[in-house]
Amino acid sequence: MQSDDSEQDRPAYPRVFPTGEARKSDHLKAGLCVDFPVSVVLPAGGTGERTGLQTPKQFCPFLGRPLISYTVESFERVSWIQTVVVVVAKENTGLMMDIIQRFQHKKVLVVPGGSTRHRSICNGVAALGEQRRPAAHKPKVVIIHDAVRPFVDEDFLHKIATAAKEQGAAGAIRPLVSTVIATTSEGYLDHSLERAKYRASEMPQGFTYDVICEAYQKCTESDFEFGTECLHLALQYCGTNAKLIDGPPTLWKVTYKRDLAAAESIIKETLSQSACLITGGLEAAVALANVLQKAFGALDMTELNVTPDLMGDNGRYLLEDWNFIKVSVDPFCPSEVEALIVALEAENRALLNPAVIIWMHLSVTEEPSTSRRATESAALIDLASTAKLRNILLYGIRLHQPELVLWESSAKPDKLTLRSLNQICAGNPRQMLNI
Ligand SMILES: Nc1ccn([C@@H]2O[C@H](COP(=O)(O)OP(=O)(O)OP(=O)(O)O)[C@@H](O)[C@H]2O)c(=O)n1
Ligand SMILES: O=P(O)(O)OC[C@@H](O)[C@@H](O)[C@@H](O)CO
Repeated sequence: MQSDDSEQDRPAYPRVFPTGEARKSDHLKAGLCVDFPVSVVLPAGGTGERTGLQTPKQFCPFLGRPLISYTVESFERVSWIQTVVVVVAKENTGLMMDIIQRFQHKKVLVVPGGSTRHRSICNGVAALGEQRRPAAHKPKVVIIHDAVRPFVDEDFLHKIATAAKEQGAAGAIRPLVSTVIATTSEGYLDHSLERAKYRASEMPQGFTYDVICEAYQKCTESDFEFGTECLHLALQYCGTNAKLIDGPPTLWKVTYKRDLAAAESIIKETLSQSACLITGGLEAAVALANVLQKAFGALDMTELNVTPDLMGDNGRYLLEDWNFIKVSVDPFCPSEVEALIVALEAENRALLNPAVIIWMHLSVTEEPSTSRRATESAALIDLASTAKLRNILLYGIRLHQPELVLWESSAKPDKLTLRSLNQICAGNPRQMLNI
C-alpha cells in the first residue's frame, strides 16, 4: 500500500507504548466480547483548517485534556480492542507522545500521517501489518474512526466490528439533516436528491484487514488525493458491499469552531454526576448529610451517597467516578482533605477526568476572627492550587452554625445553595464556588 510517505520517510518501527491492561475503572459490558483480534486506526493527521484555529482541532484542550485523548480513551477502555493506531502529522509526533505519556494511554501505536486523510489511514493500516510486538496479532478486523469524533460507545463498536467480520465492511450512517443538491457550473440548481433515499456516512467504519489492505493496494492516486469514503474503496476495488448500521447522534465529527463548544458541553455532561459525602462519623456531619441527601433527592439532583470514611469496602468510591463532599467540624484541619487528595492521586482517579472535592467546614463555635479566617482560606487556596495540578478541583464552603441543630429542623439550605452544591458536584467549573 503506497501512500505519499516514501519508505525512507517512515520510522524503522512504529512507536509503541506498553499494552496496558484494562483500566481499573473500565466498565466492561457483560457479553460484549469478540473472538477475533480487532485493532483501530484513528486518523489524526489533519490541520483542522475549518475551525480557523492555529491548533489542529484534535489537539484542542477540553477541561485541560486534548480532544484526541478522549477519543483514544473511548477505544482503550474496550477490552477486546488490541491496538489503537494514532496517525498524526510528523510534526505532531512529539506532541502526541507527550499526550500518551501524560494521560497514561495504553495500547497506542503512533504512526506518521500523510498529506490526505486516505493516505493517513493507509499508513495506519500498514503499521498494523508491520507490528513486531509478540503480543500483537495481525487484526482480523480494523476499525477506522476519525480522531475528532470523541463520542463513540462500546455497543456500537461491537456492532460495527461484528458486521465487518461477517460482511467484509461495515459503516455507521445517520439521517441527512439537509437535502443534497447538484449544482450547474454556473452555480445554479441542477437537481436535488430525494433525501429519504440517502444517508450521511459517518464513523466508525470496520473492515476485515484483508479487504482494507486490498482496497488501498488497488486504489488510484486520485482516490488518495481526493477521496473521502473508505466504504467506496472497499466496493470499488474489492467488490465488498459494506453493511450500513444506523448510528447514534453522538457520532458527529468536530469540524467547525462551533463544534468545539458543543463537544466541551457534552464532555462536561459526561463527567460524574455522583457525589460521596464523607462524614467522619461526626454527629453534626451526619445531620448535615441527611439534610443534603433529602434536599438533593427532592430536587432530583446529584446522586449523593453518605459514608463515614473510605476504609475497607468504602474504598471503592476512590476507584469509580465519584466526586466528594468532605465534611469537617471545628477545629479547621486541612490534613483531612490532604489525605483524600493523596488517595485520589494514588489511584490515578483524576488522570483523565477532573475529580471534584467540596470541603464543607462546619464551625459550631464562636465566629472565627478575621485573621484566623484569612489564615484558613490561604491554607485552603494553597491546597487547591496543588490539587488542580493533579486535575483534582477543590472547593471550600464554610458553614458557621452556632446552633447546628437548627439546620436539621428549620434552617434548611436554600435552593440556590443546593443548586450551587449540585453544580460543584457535577464538576461544572462555570458554576463552582471557588474558595
Ligand atoms: N491528511 C489528513 C487529513 C485529515 N486527517 C484526519 O481525518 C479526520 C477527519 O478529517 P477532517 O475533519 O477533514 O479533519 P481536517 O482535515 O483536519 O479538517 P480541515 O479539512 O478543516 O482541515 C480528522 O481526524 C483528521 O485529523 C488525517 O488523518 N490526515
Ligand atoms: O471529509 P472530511 O475529511 O471532512 O471528513 C471525513 C468524512 O468524510 C468521513 O469521516 C465520513 O464521511 C465517513 O467516510
